[in-house]
Amino acid sequence: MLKFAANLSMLFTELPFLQRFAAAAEAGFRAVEFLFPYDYPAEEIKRQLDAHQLQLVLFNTPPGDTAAGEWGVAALPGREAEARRDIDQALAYARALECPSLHVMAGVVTPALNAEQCRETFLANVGYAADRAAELGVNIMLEALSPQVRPNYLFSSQWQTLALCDAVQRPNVYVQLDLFHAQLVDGNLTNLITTLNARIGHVQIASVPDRHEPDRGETDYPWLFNALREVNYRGYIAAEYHPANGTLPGLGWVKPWL
Ligand SMILES: O=C(O)[C@@H](O)C(=O)CO
Ligand SMILES: [Mg+2]
Repeated sequence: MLKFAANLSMLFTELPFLQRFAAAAEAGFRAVEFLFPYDYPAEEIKRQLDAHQLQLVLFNTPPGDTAAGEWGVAALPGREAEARRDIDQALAYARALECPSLHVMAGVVTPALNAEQCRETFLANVGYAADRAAELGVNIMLEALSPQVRPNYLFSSQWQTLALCDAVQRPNVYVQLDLFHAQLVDGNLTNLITTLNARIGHVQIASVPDRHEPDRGETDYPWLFNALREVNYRGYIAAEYHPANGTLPGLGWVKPWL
């Protein structure tokens, strides 16, 4: 049975963040994810999860200075101490929120940076994260981001994600397969699912190219859900899209799965 989660950074944004948990549960979701919890004490988020019997399944390490165009610091040479403080902080939240997976964000490689050095820095920081996370039973996710959404992010292809997972040599580091980015960059999604298979730790979905509900656009999600079922995928599939006309009217696609 496939399991679905609502991304509360993109869905239910009609409501303030802490009210989105109730709305997701009311809509039938039993699991949620979001980008960042850091504006709120962990206890406040935990209260929402418990009150609405929701499982938190994923969130991200802090993004760095977003106003300056940063999107993660784990791949930025010279920022190792900050990256590791961020990882420690994220893992403290993961523990408090009983969240099984943490996405370690790499960062944008500006022209002033050396890409190979960024990759090495990322691998070292992911190794650090994986070792700390293993003590808590948490898995680390690495996510390729398409240049259309995040230009010059350290990696954009699922094959680069797989190579990074291989290179870090830790059993608790997985591919976070966002099928929206994957279609934009790699295509051939059925092959990606069957080849990556056991290396897939988390899946996210949205229509392509508009990043709306996964019931439109160029990707056939019922087909891909079936492909995930056939490889015995046991993780979550998170709805990470911008609703085209409000969250609730667009949830028809997920109703049969909740
Ligand atoms: O696809 C995305 O944008 C997100 O999953 C994310 O974590 C960071 O950009
Ligand atoms: Mg994503």
